[in-house]
Amino acid sequence: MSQSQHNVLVVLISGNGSNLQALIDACSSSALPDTRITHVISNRKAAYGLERATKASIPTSYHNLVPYKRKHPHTEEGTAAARTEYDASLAELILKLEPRPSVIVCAGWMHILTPDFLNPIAAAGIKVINLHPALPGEFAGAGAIERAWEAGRKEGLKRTGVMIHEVIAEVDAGEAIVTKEVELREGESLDELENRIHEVEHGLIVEGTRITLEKIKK
Ligand SMILES: Nc1nc2c(c(=O)[nH]1)N[C@@H](CN(C=O)c1ccc(C(=O)N[C@@H](CCC(=O)O)C(=O)O)cc1)CN2
Ligand SMILES: NCC(=O)N[C@@H]1O[C@H](COP(=O)([O-])[O-])[C@@H](O)[C@H]1O
Repeated sequence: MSQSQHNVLVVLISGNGSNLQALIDACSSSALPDTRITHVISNRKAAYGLERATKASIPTSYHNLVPYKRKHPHTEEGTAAARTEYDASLAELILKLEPRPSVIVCAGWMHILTPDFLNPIAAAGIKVINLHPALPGEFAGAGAIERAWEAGRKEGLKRTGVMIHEVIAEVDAGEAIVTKEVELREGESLDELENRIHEVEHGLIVEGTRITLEKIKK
């Protein structure tokens, strides 16, 4: 199959990149056939996921918010202006890539994307999906695993979960593509729960990406 016939992904990361690794591995297997990751972007320089991408010969970019914040006063308006410029610049970076991606996967991407990113990307017909370690309508935002663990200990919550969802302006509120429940176990440590959830994530991010690619082809 020629390169131009492949499904093209761009992956956004901020950290270890274990979910990126799951996608890299899946592209080399029947799990994500005819699919390749053409670029990995991190908002954190020290993200180990950048090393994972380089080891897999995938081009990377480091796109950091600080230089944009330095150009504006440290006020609410200044921060908003910096985020607008940062997000617009991120969209520009992706839209210049050749070939363009059909899907952008947020895989531990710890930056809230504004319409200054989402609108130009949607206008180009590119889907944005996100991995979130919670079920629809629960524990939106950062720190979801710990918040679910606390709810298990203090409120008797019996289960949490993982979802892959479409990214909209409202954080973690986009339509769920695929979800999987994860039981909460009495007396389990946060680390043990995190490890079980990460295992679920590594499978679900591949399944959610595959489903999204299949939807685009229909
Ligand atoms: N517009 C959207 N942007 C993002 C979504 C989304 O659904 N809509 N999902 C997130 C990922 N995410 C949870 O899944 C998430 C990541 C980060 C944060 C957050 O509070 N970030 C802070 C900065 C935190 C940091 O830098 O350590 C922020 O952006 O101010 C909330 C939710 C990806 N983006
Ligand atoms: N709100 C999004 C969120 O909290 N994502 C979390 O970031 C981690 C990234 O791990 P990784 O860098 O090893 O893929 C994931 O495990 C996921 O729980």
